Amino acid sequence: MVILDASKIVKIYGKQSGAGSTTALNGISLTIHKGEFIAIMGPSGSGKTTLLNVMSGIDKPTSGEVKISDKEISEMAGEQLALFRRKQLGFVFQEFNLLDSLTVKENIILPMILEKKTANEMEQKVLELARLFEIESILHKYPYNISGGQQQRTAVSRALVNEPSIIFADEPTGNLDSKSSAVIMECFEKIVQELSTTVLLVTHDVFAASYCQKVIFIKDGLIHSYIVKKGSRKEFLNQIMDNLAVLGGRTHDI
Ligand SMILES: Nc1ncnc2c1ncn2[C@@H]1O[C@H](COP(=O)(O)OP(=O)(O)OP(=O)(O)O)[C@@H](O)[C@H]1O
Repeated sequence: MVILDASKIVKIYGKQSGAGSTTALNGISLTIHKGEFIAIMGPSGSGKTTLLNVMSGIDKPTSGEVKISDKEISEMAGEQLALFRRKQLGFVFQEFNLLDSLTVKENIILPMILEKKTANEMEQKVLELARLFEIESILHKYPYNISGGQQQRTAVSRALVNEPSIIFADEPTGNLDSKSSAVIMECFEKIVQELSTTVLLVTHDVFAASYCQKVIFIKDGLIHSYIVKKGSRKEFLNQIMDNLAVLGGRTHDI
């Protein structure tokens, strides 16, 4: 089942042409199916974050269209887009983006309050996710009293509460040490395998990308190539390194 269909996406920042304009995406087409676990990699400035932002409705393409669950989001604006994003999409960011004045539990519950879920539904969902991600013992703590890895597991739980069609993650391991990065990537692996969630992440982190099933490499605003995991994670990691070396440009890990 197709979850996301992006067709001929062009994104030009600044004026449409000439000096002062930057073509960040040059006509990218991409189809994502339910349950896929995909990383987008590429040199600095190749258009990764722009692609994620356009596909998730954070930004509008200059031309081309993005459909999620058959709804054209590139045409949506205002309240309609906000509602669609809240119901259908989950977001995880490098900086965790938790509210410091709320406990872990309240942070996770927040999107469900906006959806007017019952107290019982909210309680059940929080406990289910807290168990899955092993954060039951910190539900009553505040974000500044827990580790970065625990904050990111809270953010992943929050992204999942409304059972989104797809989770977008921009550098989800960017602020984590290698041990916490492994735990977060195992969390994503778990939700793909156990809940059939679809996860798309942008990363410079070869180790994080090696957990995914597919890595798409972009360069100069176009898809350059992609690889699919066939053997072990370690073999896939080496394959990713080889592809990045071919891609050239400045990445943060090679
Ligand atoms: N708001 C903006 N206004 C103008 N140009 C922008 C804007 N955002 C990004 N760009 C340019 O668009 C191109 C693609 O940027 P983007 O951030 O998508 O790349 P990236 O692959 O995510 O880079 P990085 O790995 O360094 O985060 C770059 O040349 C960048 O300078």
